[in-house]
Amino acid sequence: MIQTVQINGIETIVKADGEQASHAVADLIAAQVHRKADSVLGLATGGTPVQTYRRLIEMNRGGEVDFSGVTSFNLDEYIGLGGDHPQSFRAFMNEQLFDHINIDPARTFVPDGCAADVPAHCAKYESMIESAGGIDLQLLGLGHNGHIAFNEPGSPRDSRTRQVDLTPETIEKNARFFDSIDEVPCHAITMGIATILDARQIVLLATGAGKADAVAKMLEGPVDESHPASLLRNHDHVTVVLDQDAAGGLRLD
Ligand SMILES: N[C@@H]1[C@@H](O)[C@H](O)[C@@H](COP(=O)(O)O)O[C@@H]1O
Repeated sequence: MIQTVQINGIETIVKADGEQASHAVADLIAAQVHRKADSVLGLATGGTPVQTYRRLIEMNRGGEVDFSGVTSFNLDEYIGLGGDHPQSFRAFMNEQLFDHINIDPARTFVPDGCAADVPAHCAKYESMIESAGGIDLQLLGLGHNGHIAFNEPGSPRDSRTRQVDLTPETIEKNARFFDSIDEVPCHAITMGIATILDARQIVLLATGAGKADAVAKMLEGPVDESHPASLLRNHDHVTVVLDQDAAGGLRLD
């Protein structure tokens, strides 16, 4: 089953496995940068995008894509973790992507989890995105409970970059990146739903059977704040890229 289908207005690409899905997403990002050398990319952390980043590194080394003109904004960061903390999303991005491609580090932005004045920092992050011209392509993963970035169930559709509490489920899922669950911060700074929906194009990648239920609710369930990813159906240029396992809960009728 390898196909592209429209589900409730969302272009959904189903690939045979996670590697092919990840490469398809890398191709979409590279195509954006080819179209516009000074693209503004919105980037995501988590396990899901790692293979996509690996592929982009290969493409950059092979001369297939040039990031020298690109600006990037990451979705989120844990409150209390500075960029030098190994489990911070800034450290993740440096290790998984930025240190290996020809992007200008000064034009890679991640919220500062140690900002002294969090509301002021969040407002500034929003205005920096706007000053950069807005996000051309936003990459997203998908939480098991339907969260996007750290917009947990119940996040308002008009939310902007702000401090949020993480659910016990999200803390437990993300504990695998830490030595123990007690080290996982309970709060984060995240772009809001409205910030994400402002992007001109959105590409969501989900892989593995563990995401099948969240994918089915996103694409075929009600559009509702209780499943934040379903709110993407209010956007007119979203591409969802899945492997067969993540597509396993779709009716595809
Ligand atoms: N804030 C991140 C999200 O941006 C990510 O999409 C999601 C899924 O993570 P994973 O890709 O590891 O399944 O969880 C995290 O909490």
